[in-house]
Amino acid sequence: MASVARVDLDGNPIKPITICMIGAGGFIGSHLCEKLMSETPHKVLALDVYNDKIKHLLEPENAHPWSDRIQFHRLNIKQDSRLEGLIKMADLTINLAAICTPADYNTRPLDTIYSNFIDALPVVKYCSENNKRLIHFSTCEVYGKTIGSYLPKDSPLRQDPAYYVLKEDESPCIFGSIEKQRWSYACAKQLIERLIYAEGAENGLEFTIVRPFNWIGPRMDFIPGIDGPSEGVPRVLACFSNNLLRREPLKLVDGGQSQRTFVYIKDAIEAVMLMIENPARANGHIFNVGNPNNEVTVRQLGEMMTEVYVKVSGESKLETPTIDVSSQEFYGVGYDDSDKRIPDMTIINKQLGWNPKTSLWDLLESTLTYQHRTYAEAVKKAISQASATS
Ligand SMILES: NC(=O)c1ccc[n+]([C@@H]2O[C@H](COP(=O)([O-])OP(=O)(O)OC[C@H]3O[C@@H](n4cnc5c(N)ncnc54)[C@H](O)[C@@H]3O)[C@@H](O)[C@H]2O)c1
Ligand SMILES: O=c1ccn([C@@H]2O[C@H](COP(=O)(O)OP(=O)(O)O[C@H]3OC[C@@H](O)[C@H](O)[C@H]3O)[C@@H](O)[C@H]2O)c(=O)[nH]1
Repeated sequence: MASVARVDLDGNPIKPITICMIGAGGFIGSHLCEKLMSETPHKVLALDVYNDKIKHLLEPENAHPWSDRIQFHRLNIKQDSRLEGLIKMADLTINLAAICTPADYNTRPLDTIYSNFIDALPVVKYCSENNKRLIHFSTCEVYGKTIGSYLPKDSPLRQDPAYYVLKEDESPCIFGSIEKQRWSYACAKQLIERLIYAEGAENGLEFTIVRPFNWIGPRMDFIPGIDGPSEGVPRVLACFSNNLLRREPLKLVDGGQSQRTFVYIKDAIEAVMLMIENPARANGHIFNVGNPNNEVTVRQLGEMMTEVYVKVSGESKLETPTIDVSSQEFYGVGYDDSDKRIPDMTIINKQLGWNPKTSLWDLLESTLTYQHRTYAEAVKKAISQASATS
């Protein structure tokens, strides 16, 4: 590590702190731990039920210079009396723990609501009671659908950013009806945001709320049948990666017309680092973290991933690279979708001076290179074993 004193955005030296990171073994947590270990002097108490994605940081045989700065605690925050003690030991708590795959929202709505609201409650309470700072991970899904989606299809106002750009301090949260259980996740996240905000207003909790807009990169979710359940449905990056690895057509839900903006995990982690190290600028704020320049329809995402995969794997393109499936067939009853997600970047720009850098093509190239290197052999083996036994 460089011996030059590290300073915050206001030029003040950054003091080493201890961070209690809940959900540290997941996709975002693994990247955040990596960054904190390799580039800062901070300590991490890493809490999760799994640690496969951070094993490389924990193994003593690798003799990392940071081995005394990261400690893994295998625990489920639903039922573990150690939670409060760990929060008390830290200066800052970051809560990433959640069920956050859309395939679960309408099929396991109770687990989804408990995970995103009930299980997060003690974390907020312990932070508030012990005067500890909290960075809580919410989601861009709290915006739900855009105002524009309710306008007539041919309305010119649909092109007006006032009807679709999502602003932390102005945009409403627009969800579907209760039968559309897809919104169980967004609604639970919204309520925990409101609770945290109220703890700030009434009890002085120092908090920051993060709303990630489709962060993607290596280690996101799992490849079904390889490092996750064969019948499992991960988020779109892993679904499409799985299809590409297996040489199957990519499934476009309801024709792949929904739009998303994707941001590279490494860019997004820079934003989180700024929040961690600039509390005076981050406290009391809700931040969109996304890349408004990387907007595509899901169909375009599928086409681009297909092109990039051909390039990085050297394999040919399928004759039929995509197929359409109905959302009911793919996700079951009660699915609904966000139509479009453009994050407004004013607040994060003003408070933290953060901007994303990586283009969609570049982030897909590094991510699919990783997917190919990590999974191609295992997938081939699984396919040949399956055909031998059938
Ligand atoms: N990746 C994104 O683009 C994205 C977008 C919006 C919101 N988010 C939010 O960011 C957070 C992290 O997302 P991620 O993509 O890293 O997901 P992830 O599923 O990879 O990570 C979540 C981690 O939390 C752990 N966890 C869940 N319940 C737990 C419990 N009861 N006790 C202990 N650990 C538990 C899981 O084991 C997992 O390792 C979530 O709150 C999610 O809602 C992520
Ligand atoms: O195989 C697939 C998978 C997904 N999709 C579509 O791709 C789009 C994106 O799907 P994702 O699985 O990434 O999930 P979403 O973007 O809808 O929600 C995500 O966004 C914010 C986070 O809080 C969550 O991690 C998740 O809810 C959706 O329109 C979905 O219907 C496909 O067309 N085919």
